[in-house]
Amino acid sequence: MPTNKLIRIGTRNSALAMWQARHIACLLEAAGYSVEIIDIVTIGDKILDRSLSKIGAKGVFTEELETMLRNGEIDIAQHSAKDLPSTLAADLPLIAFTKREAAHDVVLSLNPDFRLAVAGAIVGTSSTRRRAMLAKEYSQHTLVEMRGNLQTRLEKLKSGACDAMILAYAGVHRMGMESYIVEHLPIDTFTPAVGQGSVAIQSSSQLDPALAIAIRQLCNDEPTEACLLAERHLLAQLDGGCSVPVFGHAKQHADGLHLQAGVLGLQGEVELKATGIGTDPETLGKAVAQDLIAQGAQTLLQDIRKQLAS
Ligand SMILES: NCc1[nH]cc(CCC(=O)O)c1CC(=O)O
Repeated sequence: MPTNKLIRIGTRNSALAMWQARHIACLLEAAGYSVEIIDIVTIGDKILDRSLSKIGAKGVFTEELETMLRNGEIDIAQHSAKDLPSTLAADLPLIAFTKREAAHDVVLSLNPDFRLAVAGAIVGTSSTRRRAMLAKEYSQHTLVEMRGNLQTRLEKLKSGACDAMILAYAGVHRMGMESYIVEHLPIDTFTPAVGQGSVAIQSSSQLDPALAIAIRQLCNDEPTEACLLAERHLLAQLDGGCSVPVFGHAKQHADGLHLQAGVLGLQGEVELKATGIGTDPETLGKAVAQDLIAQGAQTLLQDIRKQLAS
């Protein structure tokens, strides 16, 4: 039963984040709640001249919102699930994951005939995962850094900074940029980052528990949640994050959750892969992580972190 209480949603202020915050607001307003969106510029949005892996610290997009959640300045925060660190403070739990958008990556170009499989070109990407996958699958390309919000990146593409760039379909779709998509990359070879395509809602420590339950009922998608929990347990077990080339994607099938995951060397020179099927997300995520660890994932990730830091 909606109370008259206003729900304050904290968010980054990029166009994508604002779209996501409005999406959550719509879900809540449809049930009769009043909603206020409070937007902030995070460190991750301010530092655009360095790649995320160099900024280093986990949670460059989430820390300030967490402080606001703790101070009770906002009731909930919305985050791209992909941008969240694998472990969060216990007093600020995730209470919902929205229904996942198609989770795959896409290639954008002004040239409709551009394909990754053809001759070498300049390809823009900012993620270590995408760089490593490109180096492994399509080593003919020259890779350039592409930071900034999706609009900035599209402007860079238009100004000729690269011939093509790789982004998550989810963000491209939400921003209405589909007309620039020239290729949809398969999940099996270009496996997305953990959490890609879903929006997570993090709760203030001061949120009324009854309201938290109501928000969860309105916004959470259970199949998505099971997948995201499996992926996030995998990442936590590997001590990964969005700045290392770890991939993980779960999907609900008739016989249970299927999880495929792996770790790549920065230049795609090594690839560790593992898959698993299960019903309990935590058990599945940890089992697939253990398989990767048995193959040497922790040593590989330690090397990667050293290389990224230097
Ligand atoms: N790190 C930036 C980021 N965080 C979430 C998305 C896309 C939306 C989503 O995955 O839900 C993007 C852009 C991208 O990787 O292309």
